[in-house]
Amino acid sequence: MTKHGVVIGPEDVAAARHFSFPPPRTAAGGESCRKLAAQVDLGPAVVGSWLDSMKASSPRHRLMAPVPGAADAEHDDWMERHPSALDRFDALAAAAKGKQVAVFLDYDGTLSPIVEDPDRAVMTDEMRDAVRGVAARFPTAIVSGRCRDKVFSFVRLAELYYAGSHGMDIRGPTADANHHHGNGKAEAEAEAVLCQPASEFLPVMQEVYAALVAKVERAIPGAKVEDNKFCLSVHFRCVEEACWAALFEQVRAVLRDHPGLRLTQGRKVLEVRPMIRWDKGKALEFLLHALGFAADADRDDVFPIYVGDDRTDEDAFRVLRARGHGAGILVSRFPKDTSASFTLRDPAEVKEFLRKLVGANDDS
Ligand SMILES: O=P(O)(O)OC[C@H]1O[C@H](O[C@H]2O[C@H](CO)[C@@H](O)[C@H](O)[C@H]2O)[C@H](O)[C@@H](O)[C@@H]1O
Repeated sequence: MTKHGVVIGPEDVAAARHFSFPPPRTAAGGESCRKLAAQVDLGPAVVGSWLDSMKASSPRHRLMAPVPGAADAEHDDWMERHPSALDRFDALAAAAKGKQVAVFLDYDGTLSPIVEDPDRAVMTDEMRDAVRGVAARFPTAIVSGRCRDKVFSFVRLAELYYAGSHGMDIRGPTADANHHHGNGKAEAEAEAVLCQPASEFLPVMQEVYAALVAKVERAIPGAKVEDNKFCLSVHFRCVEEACWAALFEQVRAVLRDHPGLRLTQGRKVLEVRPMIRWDKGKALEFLLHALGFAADADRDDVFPIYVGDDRTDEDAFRVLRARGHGAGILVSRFPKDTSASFTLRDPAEVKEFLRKLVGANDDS
């Protein structure tokens, strides 16, 4: 059994739901949100800082520069510190030469563009081909906040490793499991699960999911609660900004009864997670270990490449930075604080990068 707040290492190893989306927006949304907000009493400073952060998440447009040209200068400076992985591809390939490359890919915003309806964030066939090509040459994993089954239903490549629920549900390639039938298949499936450090939280996550659907999804127009098994996503991309404070406060009100859970934030989404020391960085270390590339910082014959677009991917970028080898690649066209070394602008550039990786391997 795992315990709250305990570091869980590899030695502790032990369905997506579908919704109608988006719910109709009502003209009375703002008024009902104010009433909801009045029912919970949070300090204005707490709400204010979360709201600022919610507003800053997932900018669609470059913010207006206070001084003409300042935004360009800021962007140029950022690009100098985090150059394009395409522009620097040759240097990157030279650094990886002779080493075992392993590839880790986030899903939303990395392999598929951000869209309003999370159930429609499909991956193109071209991107699937690019990922398939990479996986045929290097150990490859998808590391996602999504529940593992859901992300698998989008990617549909059995030869990959999948780390769903922000790394709290890790499974190895299932190509062999698919050849089993009956009980043998169930056993093979069970064997393929490598790590579920938050399994004891499953009942509480289901309870909180039901509460969030009742108090947030049904109460706030446009809100959507997604069951990601070991974590829950409360989407506010389709919620009017006037209702964001009410949404946040309702989420906090639900969490007040569950001190073992914590709240984090992604792109126009609040995420409820078990309070354990496990994140995409730990998942990356676990996978490196499972692949036989011990997560030993001295080991420099392995070259992990991690590509992601979200705050949650920063934990993995930090692991790579601390190891001092490999490459963290942030997908963003806007300057952001990041521990990644390189950048790519969008999923189209990610696809180009993956294809180049395949080409470079075949040429060498
Ligand atoms: O770790 P990831 O694979 O990037 O998953 C993080 C969250 O991604 C999804 O939400 C985001 O993408 C949606 C579809 O483009 C978008 O509508 C939403 O606003 C984004 O936050 C997913 O739905 C979440 O469950 C994941 O946690």
